[in-house]
Amino acid sequence: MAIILDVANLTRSFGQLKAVDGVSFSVERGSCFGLLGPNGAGKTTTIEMLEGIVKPSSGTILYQGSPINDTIYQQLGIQFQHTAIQDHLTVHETLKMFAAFYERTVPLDQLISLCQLDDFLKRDHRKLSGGQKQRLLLALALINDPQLIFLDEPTTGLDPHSRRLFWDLVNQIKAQGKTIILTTHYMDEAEYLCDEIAIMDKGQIIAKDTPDNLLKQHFSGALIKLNADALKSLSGSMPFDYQQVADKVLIQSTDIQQTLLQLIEQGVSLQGLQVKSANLDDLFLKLTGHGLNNKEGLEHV
Ligand SMILES: Nc1ncnc2c1ncn2[C@@H]1O[C@H](COP(=O)(O)OP(=O)(O)OP(=O)(O)O)[C@@H](O)[C@H]1O
Repeated sequence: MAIILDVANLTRSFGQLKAVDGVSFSVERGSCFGLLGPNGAGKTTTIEMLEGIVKPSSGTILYQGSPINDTIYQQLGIQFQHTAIQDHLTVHETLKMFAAFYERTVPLDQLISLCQLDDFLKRDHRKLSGGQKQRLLLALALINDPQLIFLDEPTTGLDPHSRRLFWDLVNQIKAQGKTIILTTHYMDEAEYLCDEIAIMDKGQIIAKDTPDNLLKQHFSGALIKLNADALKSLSGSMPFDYQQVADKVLIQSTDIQQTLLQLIEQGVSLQGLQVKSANLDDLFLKLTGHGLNNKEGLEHV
């Protein structure tokens, strides 16, 4: 498949801080590429460099084989924050105003239908629900018929139904052959939508592959989760490797029955025990020692 975006050794410093520190990746046309990481990992700074909004300190960004320039925004789809829309405008007025910024636009009727905006075209955009607002912002990002679309945490704060609706829309856009770069804090969203993901931490990419391959590379068998308190009743040392993150203990097991028997033999309480398949949340904990929201800290490995 053709590469639409090629990023090499991208770096951006703010004073002493290297917000983005030597990031390289390429994105295939027609795919959804996810950039994941905790607050402050450098995702927004990376995206803003790709959008031509922030200048890199060093590194190269090639869009369709050519370096990006100041007019790149004409070709990109950028989902802005709601605050970027002028007050008092209706949904329809907002669409018309944004259409005027571009040389080439998609017929508005098509966008209105795709993003399901028909029922509230005359409503002040500030009176929309969270899901409706995000669909309007998506329509604005698509208005110039871009091949590459940036969605920065598009479903944060939405209810489960609105998130699902938004995911369906993203898949419809992908089915048109468009490429999407998505940042999200939701691992289920990344697993559902992304063909490839890059996990960022402290300005660097620490893992990059398809969600399936990443899970296969880092986990074998099932994941057993125990309350850390359970270790208090341990007689002797744990008979296998484990990771303790905040109040949880994570054990990988290829033989669940055997592992549980060993835990019982060691006097470990199985109260609150969970057996599950590893997901991207678990991967993130394993790689960084902290959760995506930074609330969980690694205590012991
Ligand atoms: N204009 C700026 N001036 C100084 N520091 C900045 C600036 N922009 C970002 N930073 C710093 O760079 C680091 C990376 O920030 P960035 O917003 O890219 O992270 P992020 O992964 O997008 O986080 P979040 O998930 O919270 O949006 C942070 O420490 C941030 O405080």
